[in-house]
Amino acid sequence: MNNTIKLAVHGAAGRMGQRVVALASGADTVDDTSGFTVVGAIDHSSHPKIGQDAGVVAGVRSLDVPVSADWPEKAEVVIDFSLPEAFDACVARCVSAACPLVVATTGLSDQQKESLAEAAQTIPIVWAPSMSLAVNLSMRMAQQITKALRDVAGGVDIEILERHHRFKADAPSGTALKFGELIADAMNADDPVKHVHGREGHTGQRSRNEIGYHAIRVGDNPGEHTIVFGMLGEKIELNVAASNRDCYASGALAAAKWLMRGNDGGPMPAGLYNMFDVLGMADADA
Ligand SMILES: NC(=O)c1ccc[n+]([C@@H]2O[C@H](COP(=O)([O-])OP(=O)(O)OC[C@H]3O[C@@H](n4cnc5c(N)ncnc54)[C@H](O)[C@@H]3O)[C@@H](O)[C@H]2O)c1
Ligand SMILES: O=C(O)C1=N[C@H](C(=O)O)CCC1
Repeated sequence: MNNTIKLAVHGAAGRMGQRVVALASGADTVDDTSGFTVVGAIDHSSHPKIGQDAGVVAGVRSLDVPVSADWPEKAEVVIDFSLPEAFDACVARCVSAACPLVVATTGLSDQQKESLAEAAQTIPIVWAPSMSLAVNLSMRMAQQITKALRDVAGGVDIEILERHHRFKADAPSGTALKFGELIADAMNADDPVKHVHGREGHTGQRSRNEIGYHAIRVGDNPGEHTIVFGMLGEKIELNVAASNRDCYASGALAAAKWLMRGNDGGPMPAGLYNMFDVLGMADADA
């Protein structure tokens, strides 16, 4: 009996969608079984790959699943790596089909984040700007470093540098913003933390309760974040970098599996989860 998880990929012809399709079809596993069967490969109706086999588009093998603008009936879980413009319809479809959802798309508006929370009242959703294990571990480390240094004599200046490929549409990255949110919480400052995006001109001295963000777009970089903790006389730089996109694709598949099988074999109830939940780091002493 085939008890693999029936997966639909939203944004299937994109850079990330292709890697999810490839890994879900067993391209990188020793025994060719990832635990998933790709049953849907959804993309925009105007995409030039519409109608082509999703496995072939992903560079693996024929899956007998065309890239299509239509949603499959039989998907048990959906992974979304698309665009904010495509997001609303994806969430609405998953809610109406009572289908668990992994949201990896970044650059969502505040209103879209609210509708995600609302949808999570009826279906289980994992939402994270980075599905990478190394990035999520680094986020926990950044929180710990911030707590250790926040009262250091002379103060600590925290700046977030991110580098991505030239095709990336949103800036700063969703991951950089998440690092900033977690670090701001850990700063536990009396005054609200200021989030400063780049600097130019006569900016004056840096204030103590700000976090700086710098978005670099270069070549084909699949994603790199450096958190600088600058003190008087010394500094720490926490650097986490992807060598390719498979860290995100395999993380998204782990999240989809977790939604279906949970920690004890049963499906997760409705709720909004993140990669800390999936990776068992939700209760880490951050
Ligand atoms: N969370 C993570 O770990 C992570 C990692 C990498 C990328 N991302 C994010 O994932 C998103 C996609 O990244 P990418 O590099 O694959 O981008 P991409 O542009 O290569 O792919 C996006 C795909 O979505 C498709 N699309 C557009 N409109 C659509 C619609 N209405 N319905 C269905 N599909 C539609 C596009 O045609 C394209 O194929 C971005 O927001 C990126 O920031 C997140
Ligand atoms: O390639 C992208 O686009 C990526 N986006 C994510 C973000 O915005 O944080 C994660 C890394 C890759």
